[in-house]
Amino acid sequence: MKFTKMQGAGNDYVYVNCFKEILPQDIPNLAKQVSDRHKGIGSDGLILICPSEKADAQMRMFNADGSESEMCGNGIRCVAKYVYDHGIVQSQTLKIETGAGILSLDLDIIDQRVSQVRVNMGRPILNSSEIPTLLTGDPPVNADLQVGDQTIQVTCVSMGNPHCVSFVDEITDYWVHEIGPQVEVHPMFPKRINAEFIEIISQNEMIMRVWERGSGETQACGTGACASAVAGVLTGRTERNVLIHLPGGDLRLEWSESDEVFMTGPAVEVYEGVWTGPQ
Ligand SMILES: N[C@H](CCC[C@H](N)C(=O)O)C(=O)O
Repeated sequence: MKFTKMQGAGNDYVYVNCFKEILPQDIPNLAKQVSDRHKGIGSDGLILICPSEKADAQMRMFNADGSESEMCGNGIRCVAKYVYDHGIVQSQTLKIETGAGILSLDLDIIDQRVSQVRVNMGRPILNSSEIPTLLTGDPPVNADLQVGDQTIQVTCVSMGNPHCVSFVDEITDYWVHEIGPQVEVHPMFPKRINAEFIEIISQNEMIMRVWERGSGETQACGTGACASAVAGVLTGRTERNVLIHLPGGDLRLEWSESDEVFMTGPAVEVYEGVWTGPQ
């Protein structure tokens, strides 16, 4: 099976062109195998680029643990880059079908290759039952969450996939590696959840690290950045336009007055290869 390794702000996935490749039946197991950074290709997960009857292409995204997610922000930018650079679609504006609906993207082209992508990520989902969370509030804003012997304050938002945002004075490994895994599987989140930790620099700038549902700490999380931008506004900490610094790079976010979230960031092709199966 041919694949392409791509990354957006360091959030790296194995991409398979399902316009051409035939996949094995058990895709969750394939995602686990290819994601293994010692016995596989090594990635945060697997992303399938498929034909669509409703859009230019369809994206299906699987985390490193094999679980399928509704949406992937860094992933959709790379899908757009792939379909343009590989001649599947020649337009600089694309529509991609996802588990969060059909999203529109604008491509920046340099030397006939996509460099940056601006995604209309759609409206944030703020109804607690749709996030989903058992915490009160539509959405929960600065809500108390009991994590072990700690009570932390969280703001929950969905971008089609669920996010739990905590604003902290300093983002340490304690937050990301101790608190993050407990938040991911907390009973207040029936579908598990991605856990973002934010340090505010100004009303227009944040630092973020993330413990992702199904993949652990990643270098960046596009939907998490969107959720954090929304949470910043909901908690009165930031304005609607923010620059977010993640370990793997920067993303520009805007939650517009028309209630749509726009994310701009990089998309990079690293290499192509052939997967011959688990060794
Ligand atoms: N782990 C996420 C999916 C990947 C999201 C992230 N990598 C992004 O760029 O949005 C979830 O299970 O909801």
